[in-house]
Parts: sequence; C-alpha cells; structure tokens
Amino acid sequence: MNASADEFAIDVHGLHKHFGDKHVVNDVSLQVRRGEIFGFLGPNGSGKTTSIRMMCGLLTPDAGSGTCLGYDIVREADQIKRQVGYMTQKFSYWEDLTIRENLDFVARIYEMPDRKALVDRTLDELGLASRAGQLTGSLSGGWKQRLALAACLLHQPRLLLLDEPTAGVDPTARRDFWEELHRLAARGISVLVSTHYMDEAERCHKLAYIAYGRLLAQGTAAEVIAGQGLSTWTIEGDDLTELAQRLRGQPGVDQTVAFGAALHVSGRDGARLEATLREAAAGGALRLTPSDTSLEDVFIYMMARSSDNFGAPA
Ligand SMILES: Nc1ncnc2c1ncn2[C@@H]1O[C@H](COP(=O)(O)OP(=O)(O)OP(=O)(O)O)[C@@H](O)[C@H]1O
Repeated sequence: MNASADEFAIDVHGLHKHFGDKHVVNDVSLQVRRGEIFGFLGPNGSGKTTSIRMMCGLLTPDAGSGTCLGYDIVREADQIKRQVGYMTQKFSYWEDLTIRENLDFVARIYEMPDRKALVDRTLDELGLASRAGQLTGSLSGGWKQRLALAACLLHQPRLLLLDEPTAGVDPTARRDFWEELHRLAARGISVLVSTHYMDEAERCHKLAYIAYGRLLAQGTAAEVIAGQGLSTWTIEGDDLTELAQRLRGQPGVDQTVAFGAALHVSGRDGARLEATLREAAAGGALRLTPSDTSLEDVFIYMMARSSDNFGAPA
C-alpha cells in the first residue's frame, strides 16, 4: 500500500496494450478518487474493457504503471482482486437457481466465511430480500442486473469495476441501478463504470472518453464539454437534412448533428459559425437559437476527429 491509496482508488499512468499489431490501449492515464463514480465512455472496441482489466490486475500492461486501491497493478494483482468487484459484460448465473441460491453459490466458490449472514445482508442491502426465492430465469433484465451487482458486492469490495452494466436494460431499471450506485458511492465505494448511455454519463462525478485506445478527454461533464471549446446553435425549420448538407464545410461549421426535429450545428470559431448560420437563415423560415453544447455533441466531435490507429504497425 502507498499513500495515494487514501486519495485515489485508481491511479494509473501511461498504460499500453497491444494485441498482435493492434495498439488497443495507447498511453492511458487516469485517476479515480475514493467514493467517486467515474464514467468510461467511447465507441465499441475502443479499449475500455482492456483498460479496466489492466487496472484490476487481470491483464498485464505492455508498458505503464500504477496502483489500484494502493496496490501495484502489476506486482500485487492478487490483493487487488480480493478487494475489487468486477461485473463483466456477460454476467453468468444459474437460471434454474433462485436469487438466494445464486448468491450462496458465489459465496461458496470464493469460500467466503459466514456465508448465510453475508448473503442475507447483501439481499437486504440491494432490496432483493423479497425476491430471494424467485427463480433467476424468470427475472426481468433489471433484476438480473441487480443480482449481478449483488454478486460482485458479496465480498464487500472497496472498488467496483462495472463493464456496461445496464446494456439492454429499460430506463426505469437503469435509473434504479444508478441510484444504487450513488448510494454505494456515498458509503465510500469507488466505481468505474463503462457505458454508452448519455444520461448515465451525466450522472457520473467524472468522465473519460476513449477512442481507438487513446484517452481524448477526462474531467467533470462540464470540463469535458468546455475542453473542446465548441459553440453550438440549434436550428429548427423545414428541410433540415438538406440544410445540414449545405452547411457542411462552410466557414465556422465543424459539425452538424440531427437531434429529433432540430439540427445542432457546432464549431470552434463561434463568430464565423454565427455569421454562416445567419446568412444561411436569411430570408427563410429557419429558427436559430444559441444553445449549450451537450456531452453528446462533444463525444460525436471527438470521435470524428480521432483517427483509427488500430491495425497500424506497433
Ligand atoms: N484478447 C484479445 N485478443 C485480441 N484482440 C483483443 C482481445 N481483447 C480485445 N481485443 C481487441 O481490442 C480492441 C479493444 O477491445 P475492448 O474490448 O477493450 O473495447 P471496448 O471499448 O471495451 O469495446 P465495447 O464497447 O464493444 O465493449 C478491440 O478491437 C478488440 O477486438
């Protein structure tokens, strides 16, 4: 253990990982404070799972160093594993066992002491007690996720690594799941969670965005948005698809994104962008409104500007 463990649950620097000639994690450094919910975002295949596995000692980085819960991610992987709850994308459970039996099974495999008390307490804490006798196969997606979370909390970890825990779960169950995460964080448990959902990104204390293995931004949602320096306008009116095509490549226009019945147009040079939009709207029936740049605008912008280094020689 070292001193930074008091402050940081995860503190890693310059992580690299290659698979064959693919450089799938490229110089990733990140810090997650204790009790913080840290969101990990990025397109499919951008290196989130690989980074998570290196941080918890399941995979050895080719280069880089750091600590997880104060333990060295290369030399002290066993200690880390004992204190981390890792929920993989494919959580497996026995469909023909009840919730209680599934948890008991996990506790048995890991030879946890005081099994019955542990399972009872976990059932209570996660609001699963009333369903403890229900067969897992008959549960909705939301309850299955809650069981998965319970299984990785059984051994009372200090850090949760959750890899897309709510993929395919309905909005109400996702909201409940996130309230649970905030309750855990309030108790001092740190959470690193990967997600593709914007509403979930906004519920994190901090975020990192990764594309093609490179970390492109890190901070609070407000910092990540401000970091790209975009101005954004919302345009409403007819023929927005045609307008979007016409605007592309015009001075000041870096991006057009359709949001329902409106078009978001963003650019780094706010004055030029405004001039171009005013000219395009002149004499027509378009409504132009200056808007706050959203996280989604910023993620689309970063993704479009990142280049595919996968497949390049290592
Ligand atoms: N064991 C492996 N061997 C070879 N390539 C791998 C291995 N694991 C991952 N990859 C490749 O590394 C890249 C990053 O994968 P990773 O699973 O880390 O991405 P991700 O951001 O978690 O994606 P997703 O959002 O789809 O879960 C992908 O191109 C993937 O195919």
